Amino acid sequence: MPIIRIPLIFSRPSIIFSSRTSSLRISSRAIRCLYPPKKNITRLLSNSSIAMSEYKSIAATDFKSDTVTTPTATMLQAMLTATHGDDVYKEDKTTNDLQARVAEMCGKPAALFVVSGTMGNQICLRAHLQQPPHSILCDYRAHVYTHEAGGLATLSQAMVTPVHPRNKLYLTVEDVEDYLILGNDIHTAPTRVISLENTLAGLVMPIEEIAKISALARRHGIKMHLDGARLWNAAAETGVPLAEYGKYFDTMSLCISKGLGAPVGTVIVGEPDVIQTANWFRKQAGGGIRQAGLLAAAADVAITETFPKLKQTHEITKKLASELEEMGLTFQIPVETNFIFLDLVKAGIDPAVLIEEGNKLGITIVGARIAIHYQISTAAIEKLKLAVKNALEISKQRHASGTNGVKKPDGSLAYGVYDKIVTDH
Ligand SMILES: Cc1ncc(COP(=O)(O)O)c(C=O)c1O
Ligand SMILES: C[C@@H](O)[C@H](N)C(=O)O
Repeated sequence: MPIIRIPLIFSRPSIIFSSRTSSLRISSRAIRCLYPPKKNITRLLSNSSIAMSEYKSIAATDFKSDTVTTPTATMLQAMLTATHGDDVYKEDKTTNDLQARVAEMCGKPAALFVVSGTMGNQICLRAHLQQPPHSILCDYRAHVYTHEAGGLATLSQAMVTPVHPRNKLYLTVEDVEDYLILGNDIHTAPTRVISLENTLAGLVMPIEEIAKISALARRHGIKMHLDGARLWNAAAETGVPLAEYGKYFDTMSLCISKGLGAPVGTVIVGEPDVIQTANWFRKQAGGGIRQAGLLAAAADVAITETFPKLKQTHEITKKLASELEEMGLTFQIPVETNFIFLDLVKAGIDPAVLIEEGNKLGITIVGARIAIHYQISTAAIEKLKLAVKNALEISKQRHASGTNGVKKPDGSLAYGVYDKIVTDH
């Protein structure tokens, strides 16, 4: 297996990367020319090596979210050879190349690399809006509405129309049509953007429904935005290309820092004018990035390396779900990609017990939502099943003695914040 030797400043190799042992050695000589020789830094880094395997183990046992995935050795290696242009002036080749790649994948003419999915969504939505009063229609569980710190109210001064899908899974064109605010009645805040999310809580939104909603929006001159934090998962699961989804949206925001495993980053895509406006709001929010190439390089590797692995992640998730079903568990919503939402109420499991049983086994569970990602180890999955088994046992014993969980006035069991609403977050 090759050992990559990178001369940093001198002709002698200063940074040595071994893909055989997945380790990175930075010679103290190289460090000394980069950092003032401080006793603790030199000692610490004199023979520094980042043992990627230990570092990777952090994510291997963490079912909290797919946002916990950690950079791989190849991502770190790519960062070492990224260009160092100033992205505020659009001078960074690595960043520009990543943007062009994702724009082309999505069938859009322009793209912008941003530091988070929240920023991607909020600046896209703001860029579509002009003068209030205006509103955004979305699913009541949408991340842009439930988990982006009220950005629609502050950045966009927008009202939100949160819609409950009749099928309890995804919005249909009938759901949307019933709640669109049209016309210029001075009592209202007309709908200016329909914001969809795919996947949402791991559920895939059928492209046929997206097409109908898009046609409805276009008939009324309403913009379409997609929170595509996990559009990669939807594409991997359905085989529908990203560019096919792109036909139905004015903007899309795709996270590379979730299931794909990049350390940082989201790419938004759309027409040049709206991306330019979004770039303006990115700068206004302090999101202009100087040497973005370091992050873009890792993101580029993540797309190449991990996008092809997502389907396997979904198969692992569905296998786990069927094994949990055999144990008597049921789910709040179907398991379609990389999330399992346990119905703890039906199982009579107090989430605090499940979390505790996970901790005892050295895995991180945060409640009813179980997130699977490509860095989860098979050992951790076995431990998860054991934690659920133990929690079931304990909860049955507690039920028998009438001490299980905190009862609500209606006698049902109280649950933690992670179980209150079914969300993708
Ligand atoms: C569907 C969805 N959209 C957007 C985001 C926001 O991404 P970030 O956490 O990078 O701001 C998340 C969560 O990470 C998410 O689950
Ligand atoms: C916490 C939330 O913002 C994130 N989307 C998650 O899935 O974990």
